[in-house]
Amino acid sequence: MLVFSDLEDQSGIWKDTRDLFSSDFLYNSKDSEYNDEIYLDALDDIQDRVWECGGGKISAYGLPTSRNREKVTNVIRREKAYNRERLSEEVAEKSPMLNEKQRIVYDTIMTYVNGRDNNQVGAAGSNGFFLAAPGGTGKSFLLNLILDTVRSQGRIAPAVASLGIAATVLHGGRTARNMFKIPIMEYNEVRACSIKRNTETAKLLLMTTVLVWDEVVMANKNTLASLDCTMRDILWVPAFMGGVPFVCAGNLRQILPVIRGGGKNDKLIQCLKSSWSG
Ligand SMILES: Nc1ncnc2c1ncn2[C@@H]1O[C@H](COP(=O)(O)OP(=O)(O)OP(=O)(O)O)[C@@H](O)[C@H]1O
Repeated sequence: MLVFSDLEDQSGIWKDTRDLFSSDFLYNSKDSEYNDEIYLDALDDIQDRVWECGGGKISAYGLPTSRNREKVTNVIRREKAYNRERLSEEVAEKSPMLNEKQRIVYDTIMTYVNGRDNNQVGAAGSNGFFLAAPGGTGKSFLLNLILDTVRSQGRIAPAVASLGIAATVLHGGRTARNMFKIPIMEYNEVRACSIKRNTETAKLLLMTTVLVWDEVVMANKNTLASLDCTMRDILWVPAFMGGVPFVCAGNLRQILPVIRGGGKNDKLIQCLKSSWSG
């Protein structure tokens, strides 16, 4: 809204809503009340997002100046900023709530993730997990518990979803396109993501313990292929997603990818289920 809309009285809006904008940072901090540091964290986050969508300094839009940082979207800082104590409490509270099937999935994935050394391929079994289940059966609940568990151990677990609204349900979720700079591709085209070596995002992928993608069925299969070939390239490992444990979830009975001007066949061809091999 700051970049693309003509908002009036941005500084007034910030004053009225800054607690709402900063609530995640308060939750993840050791403080119990809002303070200037928490507001600065929120302003840094807003600044990162404004830069991501091509805007300038937020002070130019009438918001208070954020910290005087370089123009870097520091994805690693964001992924490491979780309050491990609070996450451990959350895991201790939510873990006993898993039902029998969720427990089997959680244990299988966590055993795989914990059983392999960070950033090394070699644990037995496939590193790809696909939770296919009807809506409302607790897929996101389970993904969030996996994310909280891994992050409470101080390890990195980026979480993405195919659409913005789905990303809001995931803890620390972002859209896959935004996180991995997945290019807009023609029908049946696969191009690598715009992630250069030595960038923050490339370093993040090298540090990743587990990668989570919710509502994956809504994504065109080319976007997953794009991420797959990028991960293989950046990690220099010729295995699926560069060997990084990849957990995705979706419901094949829900919304298939949208193909502009396409018919049912096109949707089925571009769906994850008729995906690539290798
Ligand atoms: N084991 C559980 N204990 C308590 N609540 C749960 C449990 N599993 C899921 N829920 C709750 O059930 C609701 C639906 O779960 P969730 O959103 O994870 O389902 P979903 O399979 O991801 O649905 P959709 O595919 O429609 O996104 C949520 O409110 C979630 O908190």
